This record gives sequence, C-alpha cells and structure tokens, in this order.
Amino acid sequence: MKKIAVLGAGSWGTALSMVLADNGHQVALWSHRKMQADEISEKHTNEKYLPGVTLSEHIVGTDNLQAALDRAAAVVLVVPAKAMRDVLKQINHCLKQPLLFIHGVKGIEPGSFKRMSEVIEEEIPEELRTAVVVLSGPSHAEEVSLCHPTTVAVASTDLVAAKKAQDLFFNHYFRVYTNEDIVGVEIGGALKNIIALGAGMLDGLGFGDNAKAALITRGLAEISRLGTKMGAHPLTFIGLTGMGDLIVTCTSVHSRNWRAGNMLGKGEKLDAVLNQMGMVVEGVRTAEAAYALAKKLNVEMPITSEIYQVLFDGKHPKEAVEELMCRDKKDEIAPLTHSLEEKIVREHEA
Ligand SMILES: NC(=O)C1=CN([C@@H]2O[C@H](COP(=O)(O)OP(=O)(O)OC[C@H]3O[C@@H](n4cnc5c(N)ncnc54)[C@H](OP(=O)(O)O)[C@@H]3O)[C@@H](O)[C@H]2O)C=CC1
Ligand SMILES: O=C(CO)COP(=O)(O)O
Repeated sequence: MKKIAVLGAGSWGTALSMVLADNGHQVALWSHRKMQADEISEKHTNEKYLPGVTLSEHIVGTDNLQAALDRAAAVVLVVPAKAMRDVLKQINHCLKQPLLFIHGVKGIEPGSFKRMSEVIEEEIPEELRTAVVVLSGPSHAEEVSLCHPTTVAVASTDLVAAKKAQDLFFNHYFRVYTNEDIVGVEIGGALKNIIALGAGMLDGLGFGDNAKAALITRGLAEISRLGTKMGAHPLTFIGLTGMGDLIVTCTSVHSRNWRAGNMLGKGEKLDAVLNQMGMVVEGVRTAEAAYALAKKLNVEMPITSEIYQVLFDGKHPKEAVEELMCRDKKDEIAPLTHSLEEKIVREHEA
C-alpha cells in the first residue's frame, strides 16, 4: 500500500482516487475548498462532481497541500489546465523528496500554449521529480466511478516511470497501457475536446451520424498533422488517446465538451453555456491554443479554425459547416503522407 496525493477534487480527480483506493492505496484528495475536503472525509461523497457515488474510507479529503504531499509516493495532478501552473507553484514549497508526477489533464496552457508535462518540468525543479507521466484515454469519470470497463494509456519518455504509473492504477476494470510518446498522448487528449465541441454543435444543429463520422475522422486527420509536426509518433493518434478518446468524447452524453457544443449548436451564446456547465470545458481554451499553434507551425486545421471562429468570432455553427463542406477539392490521404514524409526528413536531418 502506498500513499498517493491526488490534487484536484473534481470529477476526474475523484474517480482516479477511487481506482487508487480500490487498488489498496491510501489517497489524500486535495481540494482548494475546505467544505469540499470535509465532505469527502466525513460524508465520503463529492455530490457536486460525482453525485450518488460513495467514496472509499481510504480516500481522505484535505485542503492542506503539505498534509496531502507528506510521505506521498506519487502526486496525481487533475486540475483544469489553466490552474496547473498556479497549483505547481504552491506545491513546490511542500516537496521534501523527489516525487513521481502523474497528470490526467486534457488541455494546453492558455497564453503559453504549452503541454502540461512542459509546465510541470518548468515549475518543478529536476531534483524534486523522478519523472513526469500523463494518464489519458477514453475514460468518463462517471463510468469509472461505477467500475465499468475502461482502458487508458500512461505515457512518459521514461518507460520505467510509465510502468510505475501502470502498476498504481491497473486493475480488473481499469486497464492501463504504457506509451513512450508523451507529446502524442498529450496533444491527442487535449485536441479531441475541440472536435467534441464540434460534434455537439452538429447534434445541436440536427445533423445526423454521417456528419459526425466525418467530423471525427477528419478531426483526427488534422490533430495527427499538428501532433506529428510537434514531434509525436503518428500511430499514437489511432490509439486509445487519439481515436479512442475522440470516439467517446464525441458520442457520449457524459462529455462536457459535447454538451457545451450541443448548446452552441442550438444557438446559445458561449458565456451563457459556460455559466450553465459548472465544470471545466477544456475544449474552449484548447481551441485557442490549437488555432495559434497551427498558424505558428503552418499546419492546415480547417475544422479547428471554424470551431475557433464559432467560439470567439460569433460565427454561426451552420455557416461553419457550410464552409467546411465547400472547401477546395482535396485528396484524402496525400496531406497525411506529406506530413509523415516531412517528419522522416526532420528526423534524418537531426
Ligand atoms: N471528467 C472526466 O471524465 C475527465 C476529465 N479529464 C480531465 O481532467 C481535468 C480536470 O477535469 P475534471 O475533474 O473533470 O473537472 P471538474 O470541472 O469536474 O473539476 C475541476 C476541479 O478543479 C478545481 N479547481 C479549479 N480551479 C482550481 C485552482 N485554481 N486550484 C485548485 N483547484 C482548482 C475545481 O474546484 P472548484 O469546485 O472550486 O471549481 C474542481 O474541484 C481536465 O483537464 C479534464 O479534461 C480527463 C479524463 C476524464
Ligand atoms: O476526457 C474525457 C473522457 O475521456 C472527458 O471529456 P469531457 O471533458 O468532455 O467530459
């Protein structure tokens, strides 16, 4: 049995704590709100984020970061992407020995457009971390909390660390694969949320399954193009953290991104939608990041670009669909082959 600090007591932090507790670990689940930490410790519930679920007595809520981290064998970060750097700055002072850093965040930092592992490496000095691992894949918290069969990947450039994370989380309902492509796993996990917003919009507009299948497939093509340019392995995008997570997020009513997109498709305004959600909708800020990265790296991302315009320029979702459908005639595979060739040349020159 190990003590694990889980920082962030939303839906996903709580569900991951349940997996760890089921595996015999002692979990300190940190919330920045005392009332919520007390609810977790005393009532063994987290009604706002996982209603109707009873938490294990091996999960102790705390609003004290030092107490959460003392004697922990690993730290699991599960706060929204925009809060990651701030939380890391706070925990920096609490660390007494190097820890394994695992994060389950599917977003890009607003403003810097950095991946979460890059933010962790910037904020936590090398001597205070053994390695950085990302946990990602098709995994709605609501289903994990019911022990429904779920598969994810843990990725790190340090395979030994990825295996340690695999050992912590793996059980009969939570199957964990290792992956050495942290760039691909982080990019796939973050960018699928943009496409899920689009899937919700299509449903809100009343379009059918043909449109959604097209969006998922062409969405994956552009995520792969950007990810490959950023150094990811192209095959990662057809795995759990690419295609797998796209499928679940674009088709599940559990998805906050799908739900937000659905309301936008029905004509609601972004601010009103976000106010109603009460939970993080990572795809909104990630659309801004992906739009900027695509421009900077000269990668064609027409779907992301249209969704960005719906979110931030007041474009009507129906007009965005019309523009996507009427783009120049293209070959389906050639642009992907081209980005693969570019990657091979870059690697050859390096
Ligand atoms: N939900 C899911 O099924 C899955 C989510 N993820 C990812 O996990 C990450 C977290 O999502 P999720 O748990 O669902 O989000 P939720 O919206 O359910 O919860 C977010 C939690 O983070 C807290 N928080 C917000 N800002 C801060 C801050 N500055 N400092 C400390 N805590 C803060 C919130 O507190 P407060 O109540 O005060 O707002 C809340 O407890 C996201 O990147 C998401 O994409 C990944 C896989 C599955
Ligand atoms: O990442 C998720 C499932 O894998 C959760 O997606 P949402 O944030 O859209 O709910």
